Amino acid sequence: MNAGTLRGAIPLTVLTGFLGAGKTTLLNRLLKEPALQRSLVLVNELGEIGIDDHLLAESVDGDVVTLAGGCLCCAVRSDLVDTLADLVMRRDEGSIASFDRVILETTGLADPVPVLHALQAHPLVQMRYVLDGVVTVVDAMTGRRSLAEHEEARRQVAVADRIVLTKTDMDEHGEAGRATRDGIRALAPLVPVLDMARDGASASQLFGVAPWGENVRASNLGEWLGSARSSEVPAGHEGDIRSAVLWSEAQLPPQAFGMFVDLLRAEFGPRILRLKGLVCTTDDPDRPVVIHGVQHIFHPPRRLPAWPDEDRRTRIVLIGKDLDGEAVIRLYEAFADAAAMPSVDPLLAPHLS
Ligand SMILES: Nc1nc2c(ncn2[C@@H]2O[C@H](COP(=O)(O)OP(=O)(O)OP(=O)(O)O)[C@@H](O)[C@H]2O)c(=O)[nH]1
Repeated sequence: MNAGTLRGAIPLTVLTGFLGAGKTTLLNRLLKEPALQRSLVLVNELGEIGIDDHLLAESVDGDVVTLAGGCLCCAVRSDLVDTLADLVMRRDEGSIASFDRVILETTGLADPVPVLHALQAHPLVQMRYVLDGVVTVVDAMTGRRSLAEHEEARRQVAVADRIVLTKTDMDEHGEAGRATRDGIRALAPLVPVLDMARDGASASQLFGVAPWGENVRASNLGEWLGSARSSEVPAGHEGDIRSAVLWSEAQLPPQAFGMFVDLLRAEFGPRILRLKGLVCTTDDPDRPVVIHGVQHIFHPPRRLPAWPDEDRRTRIVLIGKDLDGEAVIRLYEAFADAAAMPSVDPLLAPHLS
């Protein structure tokens, strides 16, 4: 979403998770919290009737809008962005109650990637909403199996900013939960995993995590990117979805950084489910540049006020389908190496590797 138009943008959280994982249960708990009193919930139900104005007006009064007629990731995608655009216009006019946050609950079979894509592609939606994050609910008891068997489940975990593990109260010996955590780690190595029974999964743990808000806190950034600070985080895979983490001490000149991002999009874009990173550039090493991409659509790079912690290395988390993370890491290193050679123009870097 456009970083230049964030003032007053409404945070939007995508709540996803496989069939029966516990999305609605979590949502109902969250909506009791005072912090979420002015939230608007969009629910995508399979097989319901489509939205009409009457339904929309009625539903908005109850703060829940049902998006219907198909799965959000395919049939309802245009309904979603049109609805979001319409809602914000009505909010501005005062014809519906004001809301200061949107929570979008997907169906269990939704692939969240096209949803994120659609949110970034619509001009008004891009201007008035800001993706606060993807919260993915995973059933501790059945999660391992769902991840092994269902691409949608893998993609839901792969793009998450926060994962909530449910039903650990049913996991007597902890074995199912451990196996599910292993599956999650392989896909989303840095993403915080909250155990609903133990950690609570409150609004403050799940919302306000994106680094593009107006009053971004340094601690948010670390959380957004992932809790682990070690460079020992292993790359992993589950099925054909792979994760890789790049850590580098090398700083990129701004020009080389721009070219790195362009090449990344062009070469690897279709295979990137999600990419998040902080990059150290030579012109302002104290203020990292945040990059965020869903497939080939990248959020305009934004310079942050500070690093989230004392570690100033570039770090990029990459999750993709059939994505060669090592190749991306080599690409970054090629730019960094070329930039470090005083006689070589960074523009030539791609031709050197
Ligand atoms: N024991 C236990 N049951 C849970 C927990 N979370 C959810 N459930 C139960 O799991 C079932 C499914 O929960 P929902 O919240 O409807 O799951 P959902 O992800 O919204 O389901 P769909 O919309 O059908 O995909 C319900 O019977 C819940 O009561 C949990 O942490 N522990």
